[in-house]
Amino acid sequence: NLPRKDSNAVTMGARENLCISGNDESEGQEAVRKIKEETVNGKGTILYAIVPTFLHCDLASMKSIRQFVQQFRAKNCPLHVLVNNAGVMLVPERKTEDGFEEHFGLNYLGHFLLTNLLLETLKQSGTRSRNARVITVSSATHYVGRLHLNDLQSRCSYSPHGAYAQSKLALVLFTYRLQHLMTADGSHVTANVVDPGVVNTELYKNVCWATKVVKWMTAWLFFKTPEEGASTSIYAAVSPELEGVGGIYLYNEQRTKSTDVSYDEELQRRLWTESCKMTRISDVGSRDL
Ligand SMILES: NC(=O)c1ccc[n+]([C@@H]2O[C@H](COP(=O)([O-])OP(=O)(O)OC[C@H]3O[C@@H](n4cnc5c(N)ncnc54)[C@H](O)[C@@H]3O)[C@@H](O)[C@H]2O)c1
Repeated sequence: NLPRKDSNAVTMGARENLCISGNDESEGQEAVRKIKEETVNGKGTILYAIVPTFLHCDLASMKSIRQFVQQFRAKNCPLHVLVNNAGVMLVPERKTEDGFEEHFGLNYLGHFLLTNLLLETLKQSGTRSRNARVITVSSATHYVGRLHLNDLQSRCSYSPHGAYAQSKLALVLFTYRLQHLMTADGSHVTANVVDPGVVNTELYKNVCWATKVVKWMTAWLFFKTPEEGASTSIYAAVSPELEGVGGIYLYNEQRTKSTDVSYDEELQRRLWTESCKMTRISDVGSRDL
């Protein structure tokens, strides 16, 4: 539910900027067009003071992530909510531009680097009464995930399911570590992780044909629509109940327990340190080693 603004408020400058980013320019511009359409009525009156823009960012490329952050920072906008949503599932064994296994590199390391590069902006934007929020989209698949700290790139043995599950478990560990660091730092930034449920989207384009047939026949019954799938992320991003609340896993807008191993603080710390090395950033958490 977007806050409805009257047109005076809009002309007075009470606008919220919404930056949509992704590696698919046409998909992003289409999202911008739809949001503009929904925020303006038939007479051209602005109903919601949202200004959407699209900025290119390929999460499978550290160079692209760095360029995106530079462009974003150049706008001099505050950043109150960052939603780490992008993902791929069950892709064949292949590497990102930087040589990382694609699930781990894109789903996890891409968001790890993006969040870290935006951390100063988030810290500057959050206040005691309005914390900046980092929302990261994981999956119930993380419950079957195993983190192979000695083989994060799945070089020893590759399975698309295993690689996807590992990337989603890494995102949960990352969120809890980030919250720990933000609390230790006294920053007004919270980090939460979300499971959207089973949603009828393009994510399933790499599943086998038999699964595609089953999905096609049962999606109307068992799958959420993309709008329903987005609801927990939106809840985490804007709900007043979650003001100042961080380090939780949410499913169906409810606080839920993630897998036991995700609460292992030593594992969270080791993954963070390893991720800093892989993305070549300084380890903000190294002080409490
Ligand atoms: N659909 C489900 O049932 C389900 C279940 C659990 C978790 N999830 C998670 O929800 C999130 C959204 O997935 P979805 O279901 O909407 O799938 P989707 O395929 O419709 O959306 C994935 C998005 O990621 C973007 N993306 C892919 N590669 C990218 C790259 N290199 N750089 C930048 N952006 C890139 C795509 O453009 C797309 O917008 C994912 O993280 C996924 O793992 C989905």
